[in-house]
Amino acid sequence: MRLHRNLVLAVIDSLNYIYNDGLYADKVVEKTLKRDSRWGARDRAFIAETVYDCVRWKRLYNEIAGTKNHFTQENLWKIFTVWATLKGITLPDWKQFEGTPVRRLKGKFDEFQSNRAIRESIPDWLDVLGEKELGKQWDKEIYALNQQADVVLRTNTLKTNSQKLHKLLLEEEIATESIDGYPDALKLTERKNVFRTEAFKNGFFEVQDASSQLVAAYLDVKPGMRVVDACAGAGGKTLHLAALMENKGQIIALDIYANKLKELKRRAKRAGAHNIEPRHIDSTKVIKKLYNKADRVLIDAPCSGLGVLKRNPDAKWKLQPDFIENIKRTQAEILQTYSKFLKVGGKLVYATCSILPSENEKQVQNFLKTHENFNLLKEKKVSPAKSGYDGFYMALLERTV
Ligand SMILES: C[S@@+](CC[C@H](N)C(=O)[O-])C[C@H]1O[C@@H](n2cnc3c(N)ncnc32)[C@H](O)[C@@H]1O
Repeated sequence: MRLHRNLVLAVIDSLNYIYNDGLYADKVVEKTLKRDSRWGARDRAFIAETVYDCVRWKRLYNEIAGTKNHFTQENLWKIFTVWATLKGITLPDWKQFEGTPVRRLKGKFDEFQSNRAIRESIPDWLDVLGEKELGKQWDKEIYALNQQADVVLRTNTLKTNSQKLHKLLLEEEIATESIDGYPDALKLTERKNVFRTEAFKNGFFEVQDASSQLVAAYLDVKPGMRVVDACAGAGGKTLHLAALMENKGQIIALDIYANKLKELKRRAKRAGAHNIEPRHIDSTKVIKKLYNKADRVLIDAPCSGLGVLKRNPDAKWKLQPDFIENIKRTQAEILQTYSKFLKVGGKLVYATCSILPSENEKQVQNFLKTHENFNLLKEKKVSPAKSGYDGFYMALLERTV
């Protein structure tokens, strides 16, 4: 691979925004890619993938480069040099690469393989927590969470089916394949920008990881039911519920952030989902009105997001132990309160995109201890290491009395 100066400069600028100003990697990459309309698909892929690599492997590269977490312009070049060296790229004779100790950098990489926190490029506290919660399995999970995520689509069955969508996308030069065990999923065989396709604009699919596609299906919804999606956000699962319910019945989509629900409305329009009613939780009245009213409740709870590090590698550096402790309290409260939405005989799914038992099965076990009128029907832990997709947890509960 030959390095092009303007593309490398775009990478260095992006890293400066992410490492030094704390901006989100996806937002920075999106903005950087708009900088030069002459860049082709390969140039854009180079910028996006290199920036994501440098975010994913920030600690490892920082240790190899000896930059001591000081991300000056000169040190950002050193980080980039580590990336290029480990990729086996021949360095051009630019002044920033003068005197690069290629063999020493490779030697340091080998040296750090015995230290998991550095090798997997995570903070020490996270490595300790992961091992405490998952034991030996943590090794495999954190390795899997450092692999690049596949791009997976969920066919919008309100408008099409996966065979038709596969053909339509091929006409737009996007090749996909189906995934065993995930009926509506199509996986891209090569990374492409799917948001520009006519198929997307027409609402024929959403981008949604395969594991995430299991959640709405777990709730056992039927057309005509009244369903509360209690933490709907921008509606990834809400739209799936609408499709499973064939647009019949009612989905009340709640969230504490009005702007997320606004985005949900936009997406629902594109998807042709007509049975969704977004309600902003701006007072306890909104909540109390729904007690004993729902056939089904989905709690896609706020969580650490440790199951989706593949697609959000900068979360490694944004997450703090305090945040995880607080979010666990919120999860317990949410489960207590929103379970009251259920009618007798109704069912509830509690789900997270975390792999930590303390956010998952332990929350459900604690809830069941104080709620004798609920039964656990089944639960599923989706391991990134075993599935190859995001980490998720889901439990199906039933209100008996
Ligand atoms: C995991 S995200 C939901 C993702 C969404 N269901 C989807 O599939 O796209 C959790 C959501 O819970 C919301 N949330 C946080 N605290 C909440 C609360 N007390 N009540 C309701 N929603 C809450 C957050 O704003 C966030 O949108």
